[in-house]
Amino acid sequence: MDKPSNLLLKLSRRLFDDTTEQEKFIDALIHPEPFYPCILWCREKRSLFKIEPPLSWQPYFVDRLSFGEKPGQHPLHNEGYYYCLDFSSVFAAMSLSAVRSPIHTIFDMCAAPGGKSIFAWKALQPQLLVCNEAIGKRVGMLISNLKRCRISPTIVLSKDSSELNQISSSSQLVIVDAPCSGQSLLAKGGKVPGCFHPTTINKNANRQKRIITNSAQLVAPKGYLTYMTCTYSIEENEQVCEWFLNKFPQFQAVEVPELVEYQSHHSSIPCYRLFPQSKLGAGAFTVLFQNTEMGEIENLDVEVLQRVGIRYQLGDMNLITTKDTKEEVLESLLVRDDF
Ligand SMILES: C[S@@+](CC[C@H](N)C(=O)[O-])C[C@H]1O[C@@H](n2cnc3c(N)ncnc32)[C@H](O)[C@@H]1O
Repeated sequence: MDKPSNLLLKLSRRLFDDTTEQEKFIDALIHPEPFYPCILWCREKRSLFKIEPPLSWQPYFVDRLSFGEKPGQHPLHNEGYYYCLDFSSVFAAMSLSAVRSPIHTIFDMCAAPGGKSIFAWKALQPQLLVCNEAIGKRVGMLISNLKRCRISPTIVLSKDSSELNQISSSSQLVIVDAPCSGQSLLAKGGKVPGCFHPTTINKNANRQKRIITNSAQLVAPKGYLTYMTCTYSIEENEQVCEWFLNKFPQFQAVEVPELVEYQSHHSSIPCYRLFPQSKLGAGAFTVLFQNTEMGEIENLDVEVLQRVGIRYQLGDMNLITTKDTKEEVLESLLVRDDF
């Protein structure tokens, strides 16, 4: 792309008051440049690659690698030592750094290929991770990644979010990494026809509202819901959050201290954006909500999951109990303190 479309110009003016920032944003999309490769260590870290200095908020289990490193080709990749993901995904998943309760069950509503699930599993060490992927043909790669990285105990489902209402409000964390118009793919050199068109954006925003509504039903009392996208449009990000808080007043947005410098200027609620001109990643939006309702946490009944239709299961399901036994607060779990 050599010239920005009128729709892209319009979006840049809505996103940034400052003309220099508008130009930098447009330039990042029409002249994409590579971002550092990034890996998430699922097992103990090894010195295999040349790495870039970590950012202050970068989790200890994430490395940004120098240009030229090809982690996907190393034999330890096949052995599941690490998972390759975009740094934008790390940014989005950092909303989990503000999760303060012990987490028994994590439910990832839009899980394939698995990056946020694996991040959450590593960061929060739940007793059960349930990964759902609505699109059948994407389930294979999700299972293959979970298997390769030995993420356990895990259950994989493949249902539309509307079919999960038999499951009680039993997850302390629900992740909604929503399908979106995918505008940030342009910053990675991809082609996404129509991604700035209002029809595309509205269609996605409506789907996001439907998915987040169905997901809210699964959140346990005092539990969390994180919402994220890899797109820039305000309708799919801040406006979905504002709509959600209006519809579900029992939820409140939680501040994420690690991301405070990335606060979105398009909402007064704490929500965070990474833009491609930062050179860190193609772009992401993230927010963390907490359910303020009190009450008993219902058991996530594995038999209900079986009725829904388990596609894959790894690990000892006997480990799954109703009671939270972890006393410790997960303070500073994510951010390394050794540099
Ligand atoms: C942004 S991607 C998720 C990426 C994943 N969380 C990760 O970190 O690897 C969004 C996912 O939502 C799925 N999806 C598409 N339509 C959906 C729907 N109606 N309900 C739920 N998920 C849907 C897509 O197939 C895609 O896998």
